[in-house]
Amino acid sequence: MDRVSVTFLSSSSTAYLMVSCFLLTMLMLLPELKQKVIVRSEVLQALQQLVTIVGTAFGPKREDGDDDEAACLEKQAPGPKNYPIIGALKELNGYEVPYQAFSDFGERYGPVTALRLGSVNAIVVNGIDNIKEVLINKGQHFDSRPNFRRYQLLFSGNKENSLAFCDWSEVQKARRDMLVPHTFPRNFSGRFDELNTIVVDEISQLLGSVGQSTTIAIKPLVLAICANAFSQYFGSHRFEVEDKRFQQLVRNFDQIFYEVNQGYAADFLPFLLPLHRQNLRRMDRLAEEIRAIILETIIADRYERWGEGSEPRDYVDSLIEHVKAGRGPALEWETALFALEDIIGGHSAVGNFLVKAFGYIVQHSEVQQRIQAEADGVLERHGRQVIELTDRAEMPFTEAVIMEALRLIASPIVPHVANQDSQIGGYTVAKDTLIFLNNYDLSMSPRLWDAPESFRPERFLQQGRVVKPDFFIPFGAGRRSCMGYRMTQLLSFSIIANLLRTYTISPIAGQDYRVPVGSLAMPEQSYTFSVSLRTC
Ligand code: HEM
Repeated sequence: MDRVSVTFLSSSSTAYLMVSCFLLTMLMLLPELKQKVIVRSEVLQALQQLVTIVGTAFGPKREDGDDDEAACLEKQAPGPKNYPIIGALKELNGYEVPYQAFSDFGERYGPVTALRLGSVNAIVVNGIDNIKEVLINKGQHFDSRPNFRRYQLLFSGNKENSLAFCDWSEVQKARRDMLVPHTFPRNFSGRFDELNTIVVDEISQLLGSVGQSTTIAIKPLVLAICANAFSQYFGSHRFEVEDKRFQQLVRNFDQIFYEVNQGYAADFLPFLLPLHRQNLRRMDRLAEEIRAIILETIIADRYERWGEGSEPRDYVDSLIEHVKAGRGPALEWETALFALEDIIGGHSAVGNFLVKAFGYIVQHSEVQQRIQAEADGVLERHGRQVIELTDRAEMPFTEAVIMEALRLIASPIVPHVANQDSQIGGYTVAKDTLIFLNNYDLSMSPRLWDAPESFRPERFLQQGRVVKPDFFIPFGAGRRSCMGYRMTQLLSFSIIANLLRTYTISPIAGQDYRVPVGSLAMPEQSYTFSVSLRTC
């Protein structure tokens, strides 16, 4: 028997503590447990891991007097009490959105709060100045991402395959640089015009299949528009909407998007991971199916056919060219394919966001009327039938609606991780500490916004222009900032404006249109609207 197990068995009070903690953890996690089928051998594994964790927590301490002395000189951030095994996880209990707990920490302990979540040391950062210190001023100290086992499993056993969950590296820098011309097309550039044509055509085709007065499920409609727009723009491939492979691609991406947007206690209590194994296997299968469809349709024989001196015409070409020309830093074709999947999968983010935005719009008929009036004005002035991306500047209210929906949804910034010892707000932060940046507070604090719970797009308007306060950062900031925010703004604008210039959407009696907050993801079954063709 090893030392850890002996320590565990020889101490009855430790055993008692362990059992209590285990029960407490299980109670906290009832909602998670309810959905899972527990396989006996997996429970055994979980218990073994628990024994190891308890042994580590109660085993003899390291001889580190020198380190302790140094630690006394450092300024440690205050925080809630940490219990064995669960740490301060129970502090997150009872909130609709965990980030609301982080705002309460700010009130109780100050803007920088230290706590342990299960086995993970974490810091919660409140306030725009401290958040900017992490994202911008000391961006290079905090550019890693969490090393949750779940992320490893979701990306073929290696989170470095993922654009959003990898740590910072030269490869990540190259992947970001390669994306910029594609995901941030400049106004009036060739790519901008191309995106405009693709989106407008896609909307027209899909709206053409909607009747004059009917009901529509909004999620499949907007996901299909976004998926085909992304596939054409990044990969020059349009799917027939009836194509079973297309439908599977959209469904699989959406399910994975939902999964990566969930937070699980198992991320902090790895011994619970076996409870998720079945689901993770399912995700793995969905990802494999996505890869097969993309290889068969978007890629086909493009990799083999690529010749030296060819001019890249889309993002797929840029990736192939980088790999084949052996540009530094070296990128394996396999890694490039993951980047492509991540970017094509970005359509799920836009689609899910739009479902929520339409959820707000359908509840506020006056907002819908103002968007329609703005669209009608533009079409009349330009003598056109469709809204173009260049019309954004003339439709500030519609832009403000998008901002207000982003604010209210308050989706979190992907957590960062300290890659070295550093400080935030004058407090010591050890290497490998997980950093939560509370942008929920920045979006929802009554100190920053009047009536923050209300949907009021005009709060983003000043003298007919869209004005965004500096502390409003729904897409993060700095070297790990969102690579898709311009695509989100452009597609959301085009889809909202063109759909509402054609149709009026209304709620169906008895349906629940409350919009879930704190995450971008919507469940598969979401809103159904009544739609009627506009006559003017
Ligand atoms: C409403 C839609 C979206 C929201 C609210 C959103 C928000 C965010 C946020 C908060 C981050 C983390 C920023 C940070 O850590 O500082 C992020 C990262 C990222 N987003 Fe988005 N995003 C959206 C749509 C998209 C789309 C459409 C794409 C792809 C075209 C995309 C691609 C990425 C990537 C690749 C990263 C990781 C960047 C990195 O870690 O280096 N996002 N996003």
